Amino acid sequence: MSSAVTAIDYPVCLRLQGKRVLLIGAGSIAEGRALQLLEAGVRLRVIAPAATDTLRHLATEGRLELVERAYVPGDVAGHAVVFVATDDRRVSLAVAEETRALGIWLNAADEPDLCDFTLPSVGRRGPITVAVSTAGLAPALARTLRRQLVEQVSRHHVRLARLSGWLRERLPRTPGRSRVLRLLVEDEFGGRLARGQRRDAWARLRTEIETLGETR
Ligand SMILES: C[C@@]1(CC(=O)O)c2cc3[nH]c(cc4nc(cc5[nH]c(cc(n2)[C@H]1CCC(=O)O)[C@@](C)(CC(=O)O)[C@@H]5CCC(=O)O)C(CC(=O)O)=C4CCC(=O)O)c(CCC(=O)O)c3CC(=O)O
Ligand SMILES: NC(=O)C1=CN([C@@H]2O[C@H](COP(=O)(O)OP(=O)(O)OC[C@H]3O[C@@H](n4cnc5c(N)ncnc54)[C@H](O)[C@@H]3O)[C@@H](O)[C@H]2O)C=CC1
Repeated sequence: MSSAVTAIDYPVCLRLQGKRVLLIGAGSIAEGRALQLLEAGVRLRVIAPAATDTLRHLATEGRLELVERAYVPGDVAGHAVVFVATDDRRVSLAVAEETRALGIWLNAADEPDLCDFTLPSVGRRGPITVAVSTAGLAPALARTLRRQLVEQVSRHHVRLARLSGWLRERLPRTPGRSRVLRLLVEDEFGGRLARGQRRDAWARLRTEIETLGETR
């Protein structure tokens, strides 16, 4: 494929909780998609003539709706986003025609050129997400890099993230707020805490917070 592409991909973190999501295909790739989508709290409908045992099981548990037949035009309507992962390229082409007509976003596992968005390799540590994309060039490399990067995220980082979230809900929105929150994750506090200098770290943070006035 010639590289007529000039634009780069724009990364986002979608909040899909409660949204209607359609997944066409129910094989091994679709199963991986479904598990991640359920973790994100979507209302999932899966359409395919044959499904993996896991997907069937999830359907009997009521975690998703399984429609056991081939895709037909009209299936896409009413969904926020659509994923297609079948072993038949023609299905992806037909689904893409429909999503485009309706302005609904599509991920096609077999056809990067049809994708409105692609999926990065994802690793998580608590609230922290590491995602690596290679712009469709090397998904296996994305996975290798993601594994390496997620190793860099320690329990200390997870604690800092949670503490930051807690403070952000409570600190007044004064000009010094950002300074305190930056200090929290930088060496002044975060570094001391990581080195076991708890007392020092907290004293430093408390002094900074006091300069902000009363917290809520
Ligand atoms: C464009 C994209 C569209 C999309 O799916 O969104 C796409 C497309 C395709 N992947 C293919 C193959 C493989 N995909 C993987 C693995 C992953 N693929 C994922 C994403 C993406 N794959 C998007 C771009 C991501 C990016 O930019 O980096 C990951 C990261 C995320 C996920 O899927 O959740 C997940 C790793 C998850 C993890 O474990 O961390 C492996 C490795 C393996 O399986 O061991 C192989 C075999 C090696 C190889 O072929 O390179 C094929 C050919 C299929 C065929 O030949 O039949 C196509 C179609 C094509 O390129 O034409
Ligand atoms: N993006 C990625 O990371 C990767 C993508 N792929 C691609 O993903 C696709 C799916 O792979 P697998 O899950 O391994 O295939 P699979 O053979 O396990 O499953 C195919 C599924 O598609 C369903 N299907 C077939 N025709 C259909 C139709 N007309 N309507 C609805 N559902 C239909 C089947 O019933 C089955 O559930 C392949 O095209 C493969 O090239 C493969 C590896 C990685």
